[in-house]
Amino acid sequence: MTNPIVPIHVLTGFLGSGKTTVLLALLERLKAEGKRPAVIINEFGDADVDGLLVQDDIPTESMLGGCICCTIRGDLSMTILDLYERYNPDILLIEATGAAHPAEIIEGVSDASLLTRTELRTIVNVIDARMLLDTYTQSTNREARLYKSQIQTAGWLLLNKIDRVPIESLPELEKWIRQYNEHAPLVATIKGSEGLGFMDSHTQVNPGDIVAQREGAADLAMEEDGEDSHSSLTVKTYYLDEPIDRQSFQSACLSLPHGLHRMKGIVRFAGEQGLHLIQYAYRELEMMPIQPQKAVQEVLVVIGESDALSEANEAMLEIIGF
Ligand SMILES: Nc1nc2c(ncn2[C@@H]2O[C@H](COP(=O)(O)OP(=O)(O)OP(=O)(O)O)[C@@H](O)[C@H]2O)c(=O)[nH]1
Repeated sequence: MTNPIVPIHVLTGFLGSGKTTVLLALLERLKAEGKRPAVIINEFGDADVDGLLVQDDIPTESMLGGCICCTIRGDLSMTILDLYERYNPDILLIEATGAAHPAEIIEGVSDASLLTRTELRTIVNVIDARMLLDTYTQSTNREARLYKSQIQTAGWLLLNKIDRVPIESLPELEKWIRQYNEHAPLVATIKGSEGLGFMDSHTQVNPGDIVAQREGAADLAMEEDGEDSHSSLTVKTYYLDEPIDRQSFQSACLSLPHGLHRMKGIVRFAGEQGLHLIQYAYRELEMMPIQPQKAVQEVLVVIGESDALSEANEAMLEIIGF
């Protein structure tokens, strides 16, 4: 008997927009339905922070240190095949990095070696409503070009973090999004609590559309300065040997440069028990106690424009005690 074709759903969205949060909500739902999902998480940095949040009984592959849309694209189809053969999942969820161009990922997912085994069902784009509200008028900046191309390629749009914007701004945001994607269902949500209905979709992504989308996305990504919209993003990883001071960390986070888009990691605070998960996304800091089931390296990963990372480096070194 041949195995049924495994549907693939890809989560895209700018750095910190809420992809992992939506992924975890999806996994809860799938678990409740008795499904056997497998997960691929692609991290721009070389520390596996998101992978730690996925429950141990879910087969998860973390692809670190590059973007599956470019530097490690060739590895994607092999990783999918490996998960397919080892775990026989009935659904596969892929979380792209926040800097990924979805059209390039589609190519990896549609590799000939996967044709009889998997089927790309949905590209879901998670949009940070707060960030969009603050930046949608600056349509020429690089980040805006990247998230326009992500919106354009999506088959399902989640306008996330609506708790962070005034309710009356939603129609204006939706109107802006509709300029780039008229047809995909658009659902406003908080922490991915709504709008997971794409899981029930039975429509396969049409490879013919991909080419057109890819050209459109490339135009947006390369327009004006001729530079790829994520070529300026840099990642830096700080490995921590000692606990850090909570107060100085919090106050340093308040004055991080604007171009530092994302920080995440696992730290131990001086004088306190246990570990904390650090999430800094679009100027909002979250620190959550965690109890990982395996040994973890204490680490802080920062992602942003290279000049912002250089600017923040001194503050970061001070925090970690160098
Ligand atoms: N206020 C608010 N915060 C949210 C919401 N969804 C996610 N967050 C927070 O936003 C931060 C980033 O969320 P993630 O789910 O890790 O974002 P991501 O897109 O996976 O991040 P990267 O993989 O680094 O690009 C975390 O602190 C989340 O708790 C939301 O709807 N409202």
